[in-house]
Parts: sequence; structure tokens; C-alpha cells
Amino acid sequence: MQAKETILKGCYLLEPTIFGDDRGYFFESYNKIQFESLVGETVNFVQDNEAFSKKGVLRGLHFQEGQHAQAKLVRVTQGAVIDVAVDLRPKSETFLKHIAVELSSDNKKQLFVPRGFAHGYIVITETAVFNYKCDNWYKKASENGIIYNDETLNIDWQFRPEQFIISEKDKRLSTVKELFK
Ligand SMILES: Cc1cn([C@H]2C[C@H](O)[C@@H](COP(=O)(O)OP(=O)(O)O[C@H]3O[C@H](C)C(=O)[C@H](O)[C@H]3O)O2)c(=O)[nH]c1=O
Repeated sequence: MQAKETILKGCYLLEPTIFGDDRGYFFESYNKIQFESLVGETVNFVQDNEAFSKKGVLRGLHFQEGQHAQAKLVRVTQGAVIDVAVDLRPKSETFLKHIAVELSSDNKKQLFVPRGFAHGYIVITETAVFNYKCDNWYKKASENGIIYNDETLNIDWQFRPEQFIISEKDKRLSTVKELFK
């Protein structure tokens, strides 16, 4: 596994070492000792999630507040998405900056999104299976988020489906200006 820190401090793009042979391939998708050595911190994941979505589905931008904040290690095991992480740490040099990366079952890339970030993705293939680890449990009451087309963030989702498929909940998310007024 190799890792490269993105422009957002503490947010890493990871690439596994793939072992191919005439049967197919094998790779370690997660190894605690190696992962922590690459990202430079102890991370105790407690929950694994999986989401299946159709083309054009946009989930996010989400985060959990306060002590329920979650760090996430995200990857795609079928199809492809444009994955977005936004730095919401007021003291960070990259506060309100974001990255957008393609994660896919082909490139097998993973993104480590630290606590204090908002996260979301849009599906760019017919379907996608999104798998991720969280270092804190789901806490519905602490859920919050930023609307996907927030003017301050001005995210280029790099994909313009005939229509975005967005949950009613996500259509009602706040803007950055509302969240940080
Ligand atoms: C996140 C979550 C949801 N749920 C239940 C709550 C709802 O009944 C149902 C769907 O939840 P939601 O519409 O919030 O799922 P997503 O829109 O995929 O939310 C996720 O999408 C973005 C991209 C994220 O980074 C977060 O992990 C998470 O917010 O699953 C659970 O039971 N446990 C959970 O951890």
C-alpha cells in the first residue's frame, strides 16, 4: 500500500499493492499497522458501511458534529464515483478547501477522510458500490451537512448526469454561509 497526502492536511489518497496471477488478483484492502504508519496516526475503525447507488446519485456532503465526528476510509468495489472531501476545521490552513478524486473498482484507490471533514460522492457509472470504514458510530442526532452546490465551495462534481438523484434530506442541507455565520 502506498499513500500520498492530499493538499488537505491529514487527508490521504492510498493505493494498494495488487498481486496478480493467472487466477486473478489479491490485495490487502486494509492493514491497521500499515495504514497507521502511512497516515501517521492511530485510527480505530468501529463501523463498516456499504452503499449501492445508480448513476447520478449524489450522497452528501455529510459530517457528524462534535464528539460524534467520524474519520472515514472510503473505497469503491464496483463502478466509479467522484469522491469529495471538504476541510471544515476552522484552524486548518485549508479550511473550506476541498479535493475531488475518482475512486473506482478499477483504480482501487482509497481516500482517508479525517474527522472534521464533510464528505460526499457522485456515481459516474451505471451503478456503484461504495464501502467505507468509520472510526465513530453513526449518530443520527449529530448528522449535519452542506448542500452539494454550495456557492462558497463551488465544487466541480466533474459529472453532469441527465439528472442528479439526491435525497430530500440532502436537498435541504445548509450552505457554508449558514453553517459558519
Ligand atoms: C450513514 C448511516 C445511515 N444509516 C441509515 C439511516 C437511513 O435510514 C439510511 C440511509 O442513510 P443516509 O440517507 O444518511 O445514507 P447516505 O446518504 O449514504 O449517508 C452517508 O453518505 C455520506 C457520503 C457519508 O459520508 C456518510 O457516511 C453518510 O452520511 O441508513 C445507518 O443506519 N447507519 C449509518 O451509518
